[in-house]
Amino acid sequence: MTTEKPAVQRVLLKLSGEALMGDDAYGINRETILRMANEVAEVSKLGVEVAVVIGGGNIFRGMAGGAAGMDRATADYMGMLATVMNSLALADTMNNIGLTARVMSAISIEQVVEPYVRPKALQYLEEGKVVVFAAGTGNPFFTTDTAAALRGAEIGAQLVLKATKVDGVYTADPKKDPSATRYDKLTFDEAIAKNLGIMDATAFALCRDQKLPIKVFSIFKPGALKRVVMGEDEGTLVYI
Ligand SMILES: Nc1ncnc2c1ncn2[C@@H]1O[C@H](COP(=O)(O)OP(=O)(O)OP(=O)(O)O)[C@@H](O)[C@H]1O
Ligand SMILES: O=c1ccn([C@@H]2O[C@H](COP(=O)(O)O)[C@@H](O)[C@H]2O)c(=O)[nH]1
Repeated sequence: MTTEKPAVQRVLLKLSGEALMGDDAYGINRETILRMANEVAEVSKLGVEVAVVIGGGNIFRGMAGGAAGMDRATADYMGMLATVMNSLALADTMNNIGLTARVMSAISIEQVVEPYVRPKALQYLEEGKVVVFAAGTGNPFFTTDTAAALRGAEIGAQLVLKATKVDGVYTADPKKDPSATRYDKLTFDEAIAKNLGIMDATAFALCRDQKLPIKVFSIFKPGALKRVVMGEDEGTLVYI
């Protein structure tokens, strides 16, 4: 019999869209998405209620479309649709491995997925289903990090978990500055004042105002998600 007891009861997990590519040039790598689904299953089986927001960087990023001469809002809607595709793929993979996952979209595409309705999302979570929030906030000029902060606050999550390509928050982008060092923890005010690019300032500010802490950790490290929900030392905590 296991005596393991999670440190949190309900979490909002933000999964990197870009990481979904695995070693491929773009799109969804089968092995990678299966590994992500299995990690979620592991914590769901511990009784933790899990809601997920997945990015769209493996398919489309609005900034890039904007930079290439597209109307920014149009490019952002394309980015939101990319997150719908990733959400459908993730939920399908989860359902295949025995979880029950539901996708809810912030933009209306009812033939494809049900719309986001907060009480329904809460009901699913209470029933032990994994809820995947698709299409970000439903508004251009935002990101899925902000969607994670927003939905996390709405569902009363105790923690936002940002599973990303680096193992925490650094003094500078570690992919560009090899001398950057990792924080064990830092406050929202520090993260915003130092303009640390791991998340956008809107997401940080929303979490700060709602007193919703964020854990940043590596999506590539096996077992890291479970370690975080068990309250073990992993990644970086951003707190008020
Ligand atoms: N101070 C910093 N500490 C850590 N990473 C940073 C920092 N500044 C910038 N980064 C970069 O931010 C990236 C993660 O943020 P980003 O939102 O782009 O990715 P993601 O959330 O993993 O992807 P997606 O948007 O596709 O979901 C890291 O891969 C890292 O290179
Ligand atoms: O609320 C939102 C969320 C996302 N977008 C657009 O989608 C892409 C992909 O999301 P990432 O967070 O970068 O993975 C993003 O670049 C935006 O173009 C949005 O407009 N609104």
